[in-house]
Amino acid sequence: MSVLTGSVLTVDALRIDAGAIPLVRDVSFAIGPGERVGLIGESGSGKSLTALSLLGLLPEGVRASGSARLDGVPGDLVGADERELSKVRGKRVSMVFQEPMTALNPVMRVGDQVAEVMLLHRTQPSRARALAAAVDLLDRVRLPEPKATARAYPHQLSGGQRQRVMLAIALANDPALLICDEPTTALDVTVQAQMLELIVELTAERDSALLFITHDLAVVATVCERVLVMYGGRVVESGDVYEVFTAPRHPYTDGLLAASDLSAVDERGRLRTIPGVVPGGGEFPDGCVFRNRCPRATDQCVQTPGWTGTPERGFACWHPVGGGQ
Ligand SMILES: Nc1ncnc2c1ncn2[C@@H]1O[C@H](COP(=O)(O)OP(=O)(O)OP(=O)(O)O)[C@@H](O)[C@H]1O
Repeated sequence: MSVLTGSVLTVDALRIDAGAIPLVRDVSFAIGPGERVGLIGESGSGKSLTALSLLGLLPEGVRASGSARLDGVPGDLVGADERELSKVRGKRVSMVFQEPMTALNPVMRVGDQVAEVMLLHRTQPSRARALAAAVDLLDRVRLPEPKATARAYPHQLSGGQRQRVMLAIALANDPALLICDEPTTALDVTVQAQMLELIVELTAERDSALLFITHDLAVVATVCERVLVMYGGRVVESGDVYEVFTAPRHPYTDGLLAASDLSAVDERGRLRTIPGVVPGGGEFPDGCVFRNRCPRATDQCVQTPGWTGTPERGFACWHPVGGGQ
């Protein structure tokens, strides 16, 4: 069991079964405040079920046991009743799914949907204040003309815009933990990069921790600090992204890296796995547009705009080398 003191989320010996069929076994991990953790693994390895169990959203006939504690929530999330879970979902923990159309209400204006989650948890005192806060949030997720967009219905927005609305809903109550399950898979590459930037920026602003499920190792390398690798319903490896991706200990992780075509080195002998990582050093990718936008920059960071990290750990640009648009 790995438990960090002061963790936002502590999962211990989680198991998930569909009747007599074991789907997830002995999953234990912890996430610290504001920490960004990637959850990777092949299709069917149990990533989504692990996430859904934290929100009490497992499918019919699928049951979780073990323990999952979330900071600020008195009881255990595993085994909590619907009444308890509905107080937590959308407030202490939120989730962004791959397909926003299935998560948004098609017959409700998007501004009302953002306002609704604040009214539900009484984080805004009135509908008027919640609507004003919703417009601000739509602006923060960089939707054009947020006042007009607030009055739109989901079908009037593009896929990328709908996903921004989902992010606004998920972050409306400043959750301690945001879970993203393949949030950018359905988006084209440019929109995907903008969405990832927003997720990192807005979670960092709120000090929300992030559990990011993806098949895309490059996304993990650019977004996350730590990674958990699932295989056959278990976590087989975990650790610092740079360490796991450069020196995987488990043969499955090794295979995953090889299969992802990310283990190749570039012309400068650097791993493509972590675009732009320069351990202990700093060098700009040409044309990077993220200058001066690092949301996690601290006094310890060498102020190398567009990069996150510390001199000890090196710097990870969220953008592929030379990938400025
Ligand atoms: N309702 C269900 N009943 C029985 N088995 C299920 C159910 N839902 C999922 N499973 C099984 O549980 C396992 C884990 O599923 P899960 O969706 O968590 O995988 P995943 O790692 O998220 O995969 P993907 O990357 O494809 O989304 C799979 O073998 C899946 O077939």
